[in-house]
Amino acid sequence: MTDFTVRHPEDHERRPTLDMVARALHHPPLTDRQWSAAQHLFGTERTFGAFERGEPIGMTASAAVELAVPGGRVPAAAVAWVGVRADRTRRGVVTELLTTQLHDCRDRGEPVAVLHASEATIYGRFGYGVSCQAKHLMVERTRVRADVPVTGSVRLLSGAEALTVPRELYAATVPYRPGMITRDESWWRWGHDRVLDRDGYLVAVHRDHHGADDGFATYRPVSLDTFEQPGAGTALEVLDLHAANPGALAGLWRFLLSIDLVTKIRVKSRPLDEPLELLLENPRAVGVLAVKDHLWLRLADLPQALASRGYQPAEPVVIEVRDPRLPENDGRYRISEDGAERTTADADLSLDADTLGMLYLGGWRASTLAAAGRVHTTDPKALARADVLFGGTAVPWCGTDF
Ligand SMILES: CC(=O)SCCNC(=O)CCNC(=O)[C@H](O)C(C)(C)COP(=O)(O)OP(=O)(O)OC[C@H]1O[C@@H](n2cnc3c(N)ncnc32)[C@H](O)[C@@H]1OP(=O)(O)O
Repeated sequence: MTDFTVRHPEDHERRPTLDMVARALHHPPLTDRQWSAAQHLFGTERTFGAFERGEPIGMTASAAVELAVPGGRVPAAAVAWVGVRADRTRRGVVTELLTTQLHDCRDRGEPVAVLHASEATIYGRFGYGVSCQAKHLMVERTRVRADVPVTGSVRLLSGAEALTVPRELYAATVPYRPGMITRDESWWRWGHDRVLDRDGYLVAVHRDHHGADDGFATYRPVSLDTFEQPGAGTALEVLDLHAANPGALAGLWRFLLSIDLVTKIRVKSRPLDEPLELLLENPRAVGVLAVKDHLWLRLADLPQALASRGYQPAEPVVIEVRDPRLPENDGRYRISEDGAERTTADADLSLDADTLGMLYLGGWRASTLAAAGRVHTTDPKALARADVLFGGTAVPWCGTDF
C-alpha cells in the first residue's frame, strides 16, 4: 500500500516533480532550457504533487484559460502534466490528485476543466467526456493541385516577427470556435518559441488583399529517407494553423502545397469541418488517417457551467445529472433558450456528468448519445428538443496543444 500525501510542491520540489512526470510520460528529465520555459507554465498554487516520504510520485497541474463555449467564454482550468511514477501506479494516486484538482477548480471560480488525454481509457471515470473530436490528415502532395483562386499572399517570417506575429493573430484576429482556449505568454514560450528553436519549425503568414495579416501556419520539413528507401523525399508536418477567414485558410494551404521537394503533408488534430479536400482539384489526395478524441471536458461546478453557455431556441428540457465524484453537482436542471437553472420538476432526460461534458460544447447530439446508451429517456420529443438546445453554431475544436 502506498502512503502518500497530496499537496502543492515547495519551490525546491518543483523541478524534481516535473522531472518525475516527464519520466512517467516517457520523456527524459528537463534540460535547464526546458525548465526555464516550463517553470512559468503553472504556478505552484496550480500544481499538485503526490509525495511519499518527501519524494514526488505523482503530479497534475493546470493553467488558467478562457474557454470558448456556445454564446461566450468561460474561465477554465487547462489540465496537463498528469503522471504517476511507474512503480507507484494503480494505487489511487491520480484519483486523489485529480479529485483535489477538481475541488480547487471550483474554489477558483473555474466551472470547467479541459485536457488532452494520452489514453482514451483514463479520464471518463473522473467525469471528463470527449467534448469534440479532430481529424489527422495526410495529403499526397504529388497528386495535388490547389483549385482555389488566390486572394492574398503568404510570406515566411524570421527573427522576432516569427515569435510576435502568431501571438498577435491568435489573440486578436482568429475567431474562436467553442473549444478554443486563450494562450498566455507562458504557453507561447513553451508551445511556440521553444519548438521553433528546438525543432526548426517555420512560420508562414497570410496577408489579405487589403494588406492585413489574417492567418498563420507553423510547419517543418522532415526527411522520409531511410537506409532502405533513399530518395523517399520530404514530409511537411504542420503544427499550428489558424485562419481568420476562408481566404486565409485556402491561401495557407495553397502555400503549403506549393513547397518544392515535398511528397506528403502530415497534420494532426484539424477541425472536423475543415474543407481541405474541397480546396483541391483531386479531393482523394487528402486521406483522413484517423478521427480521434480531441478535447476532454469536465464540468467541475455544474450549475455555474450550465449557466455560462448559451442555448439555441427550443422548448425547455429538464435533465437529471448523476455525478458520483462530485455529488454536489447531482440534481435536475431546466435548460431553456434563456439559460439553465436547478429545478425540482420531473426529468425528461437523465445522464452522467461525463456525458454532459460531451454535450457541453455542442459537439455531439443528445440523440446520438442516447443511441449509444449514454442519455436515458422514454420521450423522443425531449431528445429532439435537447438536440436543438445544446447545438452550437460551429463545430467545436480546440487547436491548442497543452
Ligand atoms: C492531461 C494529461 O496529462 S494526459 C497524461 C496522462 N499520463 C500518462 O499517460 C502517463 C503514464 N501513466 C500514468 O502516469 C498513470 O498510469 C496514470 C496517470 C494514467 C494513472 O495513474 P494511477 O495513479 O495509476 O491511477 P489510479 O490508481 O488512481 O487509477 C484509478 C483508476 O483508473 C484506472 N486506470 C488508471 N490508468 C489507466 C489507464 N492508463 N488505462 C485504463 N485504466 C486506467 C485504474 O485501473 C483505476 O481503476 P479502478 O478505480 O476501477 O480501480
